[in-house]
Order: sequence, then C-alpha cells, then structure tokens
Amino acid sequence: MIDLFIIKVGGNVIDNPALLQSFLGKFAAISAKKILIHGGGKVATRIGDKLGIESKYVDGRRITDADTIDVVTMVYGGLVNKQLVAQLQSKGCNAIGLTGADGNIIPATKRPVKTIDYGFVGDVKPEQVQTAPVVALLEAGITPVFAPLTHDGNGQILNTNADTIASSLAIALSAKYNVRLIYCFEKKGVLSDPNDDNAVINLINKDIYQQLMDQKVLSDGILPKLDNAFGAINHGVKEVLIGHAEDVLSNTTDTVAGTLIC
Ligand SMILES: Nc1ncnc2c1ncn2[C@@H]1O[C@H](COP(=O)(O)OP(=O)(O)O)[C@@H](O)[C@H]1O
Ligand SMILES: CC(=O)N[C@@H](CCC(=O)OP(=O)(O)O)C(=O)O
Repeated sequence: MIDLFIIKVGGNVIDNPALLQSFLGKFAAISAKKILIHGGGKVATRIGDKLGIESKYVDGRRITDADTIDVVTMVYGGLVNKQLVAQLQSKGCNAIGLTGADGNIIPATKRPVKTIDYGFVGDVKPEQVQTAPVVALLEAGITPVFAPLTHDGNGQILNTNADTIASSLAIALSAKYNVRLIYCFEKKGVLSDPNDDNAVINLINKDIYQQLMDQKVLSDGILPKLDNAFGAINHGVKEVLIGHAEDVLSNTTDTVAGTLIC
C-alpha cells in the first residue's frame, strides 16, 4: 500500500499568519498523497463575537445553536477553507476545498441530547464515509482540503470537530492506503504539565492515557484530539502523531518531535 498523509491543522495555527505560512509551505512540499483537514474554532469565535453570538464549549466541543451553525458554515466552509486552498495554490499544491456534504463524503447524525444538547453537531461513523470521491481526487493528483462540516442527509449542515473529521477519514481510507495521521497544533505535543510547554510526552499508550485522565492533566481541545487519535490507531491507522505545526512535518527517521500514539 502507498502512503497517505492525513494532516489536521488547528485554529491557533490558522490564526497565526507566520506559523500558518510556514506550515502550508511544509505541507505543500510533501510529495506523497495528502489530505488537509482544518479547524478554525478561534476564527469562528471571533466572528461570532462581532455578530453578538457567544461561543460555548463543553469538553472541547462547541454548542452549536441555529445562529452558530450559520456562523460556522460561513467561516469554516467559506472563509477559512477558501483562504487555505488559495494559499496552497500559491505554493504549487493543487488543492480543492470540500465539506463533508460535498460528494456526500461525510454523512453524519445529529448528536442525540443526553445531559447536554450540543445542537447542530454531527457524529460520524467512519464506515459511512464515502471514500470513492476522495480516492478519485487523490489519484488525479489533487489534494482535498476539508472543512469541519458534515450533513444529515435531510438538508441540514452539521458542525463536527475537525479532529473527528480527520480520524474518520483516516480510518475509512486505511483500507486502501498506509495512513499516517498527524495532528498539528501550537503545542509541542501532549504535555504532562499543561503549564509547561516543554513537558512533552513522547509516547502515549492506552494505560498512560488513562493515567493522564485520572490525574486531570487533560482538558479542553486536547480531549477530542486524544479521543480521536486512539479511535484511529485502534481501527487500522498505521501511525498517529500529535505535535507542533512547525516540527511534525519535519520529522526524519532519526528524530520524532511530538507525541506518538501507540
Ligand atoms: N495536557 C495537555 N497537553 C496539551 N494541550 C493541552 C493539555 N491540556 C489542555 N490542553 C489544551 O488543549 C489545546 C489544544 O486544543 P485546541 O485548542 O482545540 O487545538 P486545535 O485547535 O489545534 O484542535 C491546547 O492549546 C491546550 O490549551
Ligand atoms: C463540534 C465542534 O466542536 N466543532 C468545532 C469545529 C472546528 C474545530 O474543530 O476547530 P479547531 O480544530 O480549531 O479546534 C468548533 O466549532 O469549534
């Protein structure tokens, strides 16, 4: 099987023009087949604030009411996605911007209300991901760039965490490719002390993950990232790495920056 890099870039990197340019340059330079998934939570929060729409998160997932789904559809599916595609084109990478509704690639189910009503948030089953359009683009030498939006099949767009989009695509495509899933964010990896940016844990297995949860070392956006990272590694994805956008695309066979999930 040939390699496929599935790379997710988060909102803090998207919001930092210098870091984003450097990241996109490294991404464009990857010669293997590749897919980019972007977040943009910070941009959506800022634009929501300007419109008087307050952002609320529970365990790193946005509560998405009727006003918020409109904001995130515009911000993720429009502004962020198209800016990234244009920037990749300028770097010689022939990218195409997509949401999960396009080509029916990522159908989802609105999250059922249990203790919390997340609103228009979509849960994805990797086995429902339609890989054929993605494979066709990859085989044509085109790089898909996914916004974190899905749809329910009844005309409703849903907001899905970008970490989940990345792991679902990674799991679905691992039947055909040797998938390497890389989560790029603004920290050097998963930290044993969230206040110490150098306290990177190089390797996390299931037991260490449980210990970190018990010690309450993990909170906010790192929760969906690890949740999805383990989901991917347990369902056929060859390698999952979490690290700084500046470092993780520069790894060599001798040095690995970031946190490897095993
Ligand atoms: N132990 C930890 N290690 C790394 N990050 C952590 C940890 N605990 C909490 N975090 C927080 O999780 C955030 C990453 O999630 P998020 O902001 O959603 O990133 P992204 O937008 O890239 O998905 C970090 O910026 C950090 O504030
Ligand atoms: C349901 C849910 O939480 N969706 C996310 C999608 C964007 C995202 O994941 O952005 P980052 O990668 O920048 O965090 C949100 O609206 O914040």
